[in-house]
Amino acid sequence: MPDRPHAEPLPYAPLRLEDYDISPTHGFLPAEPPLRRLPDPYYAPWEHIMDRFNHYLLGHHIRRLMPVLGTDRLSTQAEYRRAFTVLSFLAHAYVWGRGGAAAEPALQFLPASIAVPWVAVSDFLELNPVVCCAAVCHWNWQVLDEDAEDPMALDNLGTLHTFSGSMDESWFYLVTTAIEAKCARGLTAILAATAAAERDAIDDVTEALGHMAHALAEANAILERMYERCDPYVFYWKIREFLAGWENMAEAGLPYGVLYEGVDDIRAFGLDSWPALIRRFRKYAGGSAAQTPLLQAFDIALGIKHYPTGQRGLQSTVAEMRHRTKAQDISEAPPANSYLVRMRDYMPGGHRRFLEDLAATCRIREYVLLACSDSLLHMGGRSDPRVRLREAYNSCIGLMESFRNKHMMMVTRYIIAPAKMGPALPHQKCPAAAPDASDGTSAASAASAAAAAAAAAAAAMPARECPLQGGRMGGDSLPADPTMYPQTNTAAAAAAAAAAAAAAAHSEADAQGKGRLARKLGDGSVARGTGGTDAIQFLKQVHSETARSKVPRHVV
Ligand code: HEM
Repeated sequence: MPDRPHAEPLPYAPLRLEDYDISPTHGFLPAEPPLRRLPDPYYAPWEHIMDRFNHYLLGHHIRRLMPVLGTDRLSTQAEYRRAFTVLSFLAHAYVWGRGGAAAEPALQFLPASIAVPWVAVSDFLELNPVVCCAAVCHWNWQVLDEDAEDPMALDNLGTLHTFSGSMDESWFYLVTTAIEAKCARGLTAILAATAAAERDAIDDVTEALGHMAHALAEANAILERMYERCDPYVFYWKIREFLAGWENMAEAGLPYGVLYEGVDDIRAFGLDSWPALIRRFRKYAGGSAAQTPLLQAFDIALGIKHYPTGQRGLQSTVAEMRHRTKAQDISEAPPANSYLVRMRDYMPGGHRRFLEDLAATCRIREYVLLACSDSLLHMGGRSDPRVRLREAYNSCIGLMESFRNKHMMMVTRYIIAPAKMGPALPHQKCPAAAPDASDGTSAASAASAAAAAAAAAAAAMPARECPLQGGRMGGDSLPADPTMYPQTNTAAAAAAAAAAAAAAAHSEADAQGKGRLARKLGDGSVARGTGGTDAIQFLKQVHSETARSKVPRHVV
């Protein structure tokens, strides 16, 4: 092993995926398909609602049909996961599934019948009681043809539940599910590369990096398929709202978050102690694929560091590692991106611990940097194992960069563009995807490039078909029809919210509840992810930190 920048090598013990509830074949998905129902008939009332979930949501029944059930009859991990998914759907339908014609605002009080079992199940699984990637993507799938050559291929998967009942929503979840399944071998490769680096087995590190690259290439290919079956209009106006959490949601009618009745005792509070009561409201970010441990595992494995948003941090080069060694500040961990760290609270406990333990044991990037350091050895041609090592490592970085580039364009098309266009628009045509700018030179402006490409595609479309040309067919030129999609009709929604605010007892909360997560954004407004980030600023930084992690030809 090349010299470490640390005075003493850290003790190394190989990690085993099974110890973290990770499957060698399915990665962060369970190895067996998730339960379709809870076996104990005691839970029939929940399952009965789930059998007719979309009908009940459509008919505004979810707010009325809530039995109170305990969790002591759940026994296996699979049952707890099923319960978590069921309760997540019920809870978010309850809070966001407004009564007829946008007449009701989001609800700030979650009844004990949902809150009590949901918190108990969440405690067991060690994650926050709010919808998350695990609930809708990891524990919400089925295999269509079990004899298929690749049972976990995207086209062979179905969802168990959706909020909207649309194929678009199923596809949105299943793209993530299929990526998780395909990358399972990448996790095994990460552990193999880590162990090989410890043994100083350079060819084995290179080979394992090759397997990691293979997994990442598959993830890239699957990600691109999002456009096939998920319409940006449907995503933005029909699906996304249900995935919202209750943090930074004042504009959507939840200024304090949500109060979990029966869990966070409110009996002691009268109306005169409203300030004390609102401190008991819970605030959680909404569901986002940022909650998958997968990308964080690859970041850790490759030593890609993410710094607080708005800060440009050091990516360790050999010189920097040495400088920091001299400065004796290596024990001080660099500041991390707090959003990404916080997203770990939305992952099951085992997966979160895997990331922590991987970070404590994985030294692949250091190994590559030190092996390729000029001061140690002069790099030869392709026959030089260090050249192949660097290439294999950089190819992984390039694929991570490409994934983030594609993802950023996706966010532009699925969030930024619909938010700018407004709801009263036809959604038959999407602008062509912008080319992948992952060569590292134009990546930093990927989002604006995507927006420009979208605008160019829009300009080329006939006026009547073009959803992007606001002057002719755009949101501003079409009067909003209050009878159509009242949930997302800004005029109707604003009127309904104003009426609700006037009628409500807690005037401050309701006065702010005039907007929606899905709404048209004016110029200069920031588009936020369901996780609450300033989406593009955050994603641009994460992308450029990835691009900067490549190991240059001459390491000094
Ligand atoms: C229509 C598709 C998608 C949209 C609109 C979207 C949107 C977003 C947004 C807005 C963020 C910023 C964090 C937040 O506030 O939520 C984010 C982060 C993230 N998303 Fe997505 N996402 C999509 C699909 C996916 C898929 C399929 C994956 C893959 C598993 C994924 C993985 C991630 C990751 C890992 C992050 C954290 C940032 C990073 O590590 O690069 N997303 N996404």
